[in-house]
Amino acid sequence: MRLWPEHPPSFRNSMERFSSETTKVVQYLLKFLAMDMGVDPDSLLEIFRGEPQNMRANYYPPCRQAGKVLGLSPHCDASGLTLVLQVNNVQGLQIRKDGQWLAVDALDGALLANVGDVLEVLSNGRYRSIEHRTVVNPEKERISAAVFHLACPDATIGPLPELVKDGGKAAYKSMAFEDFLKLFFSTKLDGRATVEGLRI
Ligand SMILES: O=C(O)CCC(=O)C(=O)O
Ligand SMILES: [Fe+2]
Repeated sequence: MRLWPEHPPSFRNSMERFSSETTKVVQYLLKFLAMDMGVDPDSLLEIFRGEPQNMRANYYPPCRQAGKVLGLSPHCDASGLTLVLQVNNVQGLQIRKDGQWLAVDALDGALLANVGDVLEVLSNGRYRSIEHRTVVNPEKERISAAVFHLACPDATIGPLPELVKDGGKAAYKSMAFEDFLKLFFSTKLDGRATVEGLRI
C-alpha cells in the first residue's frame, strides 16, 4: 500500500479495503470452482495463498476518433481470476466469443470475474481464459479497477494432479509460475498467444 498516493487522504484506505474484500470474493469463487471441477478446494487455494495481489486502475480519456483506436489491445490476463469494477458505469469492455467482439454491460456496482491463463491451465482447459479488449468513448471518460489474483511466486502452473489421474491427459505443459510470467510478458498483449503456446 505504500506505493499508492497519499492524496486524497482516504485513497489508500479505500484501496486497501477494496483489495482485502475482493480477496475474500476470489477465495469464495475459487472454492466453488474447485467443487465444480471435483478437486479438493485446498489444493486450488494453496496455489494462490499469500500471493501478491496486483491492482490496476485504468483511466480512458474520451477520444473523438474513438472508432480508430483501442483503450487496451486484445489480451488475456496472466491471472487465475481477475475482478473488474467498471467504476463510472461507462461501457467499454469487450470479450471475444466465437470470433466476435461482444460488449459487456457496465452494471452499477457489479464486479466482473474474468478467467485468466493460470486458471485455464490449472483446470486443464475446463475454464477458458477470456480474450478481451477495451474501446474508448467519444464523449465520456471511463475508469475501471482490476484486481489480478496471480499465483504464488514459487507455484508450479500445470493441470491439477487430481484432474489428470486415472488416465486423464494433461492438455497443457507445466512450468514454474515465474517462467510463465516471463513468457507472458515477452509475448506482450497478443490475444490468447501465451496460453495457446502452453498446449500440448
Ligand atoms: O478496463 C477494463 O474494463 C478491463 C481492464 C483490463 O482488461 C485489464 O486491466 O487487464
Ligand atoms: Fe485484462
